[in-house]
Order: sequence, then C-alpha cells, then structure tokens
Amino acid sequence: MKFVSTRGLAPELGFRDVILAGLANDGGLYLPEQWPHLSHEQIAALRGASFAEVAVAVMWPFVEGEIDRAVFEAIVAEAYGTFRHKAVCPLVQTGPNEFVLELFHGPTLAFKDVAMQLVSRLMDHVLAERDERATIVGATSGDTGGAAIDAFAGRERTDIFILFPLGRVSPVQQRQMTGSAASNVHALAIEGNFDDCQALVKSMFGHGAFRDRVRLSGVNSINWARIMAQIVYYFTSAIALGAPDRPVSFTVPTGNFGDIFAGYAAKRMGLPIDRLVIATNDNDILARTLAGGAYEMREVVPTTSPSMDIQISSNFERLLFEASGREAAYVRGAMDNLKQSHRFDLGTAVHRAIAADFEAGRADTEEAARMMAHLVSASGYRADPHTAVAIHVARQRAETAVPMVVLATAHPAKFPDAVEQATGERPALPEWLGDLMEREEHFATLPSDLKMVETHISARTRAAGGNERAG
Ligand SMILES: Cc1ncc(COP(=O)(O)O)c(C=O)c1O
Ligand SMILES: N[C@@H](CCOP(=O)(O)O)C(=O)O
Repeated sequence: MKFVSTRGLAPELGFRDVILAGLANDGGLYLPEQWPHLSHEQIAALRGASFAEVAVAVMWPFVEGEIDRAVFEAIVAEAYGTFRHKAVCPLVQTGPNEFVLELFHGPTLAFKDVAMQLVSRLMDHVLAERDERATIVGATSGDTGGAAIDAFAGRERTDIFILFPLGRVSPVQQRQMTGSAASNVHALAIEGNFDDCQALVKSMFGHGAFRDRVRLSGVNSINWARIMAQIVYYFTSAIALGAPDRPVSFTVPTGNFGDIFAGYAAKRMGLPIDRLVIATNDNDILARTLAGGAYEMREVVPTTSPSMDIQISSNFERLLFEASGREAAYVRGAMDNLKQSHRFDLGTAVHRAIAADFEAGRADTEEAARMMAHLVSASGYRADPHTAVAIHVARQRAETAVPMVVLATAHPAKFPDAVEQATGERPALPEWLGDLMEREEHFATLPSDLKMVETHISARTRAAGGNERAG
C-alpha cells in the first residue's frame, strides 16, 4: 500500500515512511492511494472478536508488507493492554436507540489514547529498525498533548515537544502535560490559541532545514497512523450493534476533524454507516460550512469544551481531497485561499459530495451544560462537556430506526469545573491517577514566534545534538 499527499506534489510513501513523516513535504496530508475494502463476510467474521483482534484485521491492509504480522499483533496487544476497561472502548446505552461509545478508558482519559498508545509503539519499532532518532512536535488544545506525552515519555529514540495554548486548557489537561519528569518530554505553553500552536507546527514542517536538522515528526492527526487507529472503534461499535447486517449512525464532537474522518474512512472500507453527524460547539465553522458551502474563519471563542475551540480544522483537507474526486489542484487552491483570505468556497460539486456523507449541528455552552444536567437526572449518566455537545446535536436529529452512536471523547473528570457547574457534582479523577494535581510542573512559556520556538527545540532535542531539559 502506498500513500499519496492531498496536495499531489510530495513523493508517494509506504507506511513506515508515512508514520515518520507526519505532514507531507508539500504541506499536504497523506491518505492511502486507494481504500481497502472489507467484505460483508469479513466484517461478519469479526463478531465476538476482541478489540485487539478487530484492530489487527482493520489496520492490516495499511501496514501489510511494511511490518511483520506477528510484530504488529504484539504491538497492538501491548497498546490496548494499557486500557482500564476490558472491552477497551465499551458501549453504554443512553436512550431507546442511542448509545455512547466510551473512548476514555486509556491512560489519559481521552480518545487520543486509542491512537497514541499504538502510534508511539509503531514509531519506536520503525526507528529501532532503522537505528534512527526523531523529534516529535505536536500542537494541542488539551488532550492530544497529554496522550502523546504519556505514550512517548521515556522512549529512547524520540524527544517530544508539545505546544499548548497558555491559559486555555483545563488544569487536569495541563498537569497531564507538565507533570512528566521524563527527560525526553518538553511541554511548551504558547502565548496564543490552539490555531496558533497548530500553525507553528505546520510552519516547522514547511521549514526544510529545520525539519531535516531535528528529524521532525508529528503525532497530531496530520499523521495518517492516528486516523488509521481511530477507524477501529467505528468497526467494533457497529459490529456490536449488528453490522454488517444493520447500518449504524455516528455523532462525533469535532474540532480538527480527525475523529470523524476516521468514521468516513470506515465507511469507505465497507462498514455500513448511515449518517455521520459533525457536532460543534460555539466554534461552529464546520456546521456553517456544511450549511452555506463556504469555509469562513472567525475569532475563536473560549468554551467549556476547549478541545474543540478550533477554526482551522486540519483534516477537513483530507475530506476536500476525497470530495473533489482526489483533485490535488483543487485542494491546493482552497488551502491557498484559506491562508490568504481566511476563507474559501467549496463549490457546488464538492459541497454536494460532502452533504451526501455528512450532517452537522452545534450546541453552545449553555446547551451543553443543560445536557450534562439532564443526563445525570434522567439516567445517572455523567458526560464530559465535549460528549454533551455531541449528545445534544444527536438528539436534535430526526429519530430513525438506525442506532445512533455518540462518541464520548473524554472522561468527565478532565473538566471538573464545567461538569460541577452544570450538574452540582464534582467528578473525581480515577484513583490510579493518584497525585496528578500535586506533581511538580515542568514547562517553558514562549511567544507564538516560529524562530523562538525552533531555537528552543533545536537546543533540546537529541536528534540535533541538543540535551537541555525544558522549563
Ligand atoms: C475531548 C475531545 N473531544 C473532541 C475533540 C475533537 O476531535 P477531532 O479534533 O478529532 O475532531 C477533541 C480534540 O481533538 C477532544 O480532545
Ligand atoms: N483537540 C485536539 C486538537 C489536536 O487534534 P489532533 O487530533 O490533530 O491531534 C487536542 O486535544 O489537542
């Protein structure tokens, strides 16, 4: 299997190069050159299989020929052995035909662990095989950072630098990034918002000399391996609800569009998905784009679901590539317009193609709070604010006979203030997270300035001969 860039100007790569590359060197995002297909019989044969078994079956077509099967199976088993629930991602029924898919039973209590625990092990394997080191730089609005730090802390072949927006993540999210004592971990508080952090990361990838000097790699959902791992839970949940004989719909709290794009990928691979519903908070650029056909940036509004406080939704580029019939020139044009004028028009054909697969809705902070309170009083279910946004959006849709799965992307204890304000109850962190809030913090604060951030990283990454500890 080869992978191609959405901008059409980067070399085609195999899986091992794609996982290390992160972003393509033309600024685009990698996608498989064609979608593998699982037949009705192959999907039906996965009934009763464990999460790890389904994971191997779903991801194998992407890695076949690049990683030995037994090695891959062992890596998958080890990655999902870190989860605290034996089903890994359990389904909980919250309404007559509504199910919540809990993706937060991993080490940092967010859905990011599902991919990150696997990606760190796969990267380590490829780097060891090549006897190389890498510098991982990531941007986070809160959850990716903690999950990446947990997954990469102490790994000999990688140094990891996570850029988070100063003062815009929850205290639990911040401690998950700053509380690591591992010498290869560097948390950087950036004076800006998440879009500034993500733009800095993309600029570093676009800066060839820096990219080569530090052997830059990325673990945001720009990295295809992140999306690949997230496809798996669409299969496990749909199969548990009767697929492939019965279609299933999904509502996904969305920011960078990685999670819901994984659902789209599952559909392209043969999973019978009826509706894919994008749920946004007050930062509703995706809902506005689907309604009006124009992607138009506005100021980011801080909300109680901070991980979705995003205007530049990076994986939307992957969807543009697909919806335009894989027209790299169209994608380049749209991305140029976005950079220059902070907007672009989808055009009728692409708008229609997107509307054929996706619906969208929004829930503001007030509506999310009301939903959190309602869930507790109606059924005793405790949702985090991101999940509450999605449940609100799911319940605005017309009911059909098709089961609706809502992705629960974070544990409520990651956002205790918002949950307490809405429900009157303060969710406690699981005991095994113990002294998280008392750990000593290590981080550096930097302006949103490319040169200063690059200089900071160069001095500290072992891949470029640096060895200073952050913060
Ligand atoms: C808790 C939570 N929910 C939802 C999202 C949005 O997911 P995505 O960026 O893949 O659209 C994020 C951030 O990615 C998150 O951390
Ligand atoms: N909400 C995210 C933003 C980054 O998303 P990613 O999926 O591209 O890593 C976060 O929690 O950091």
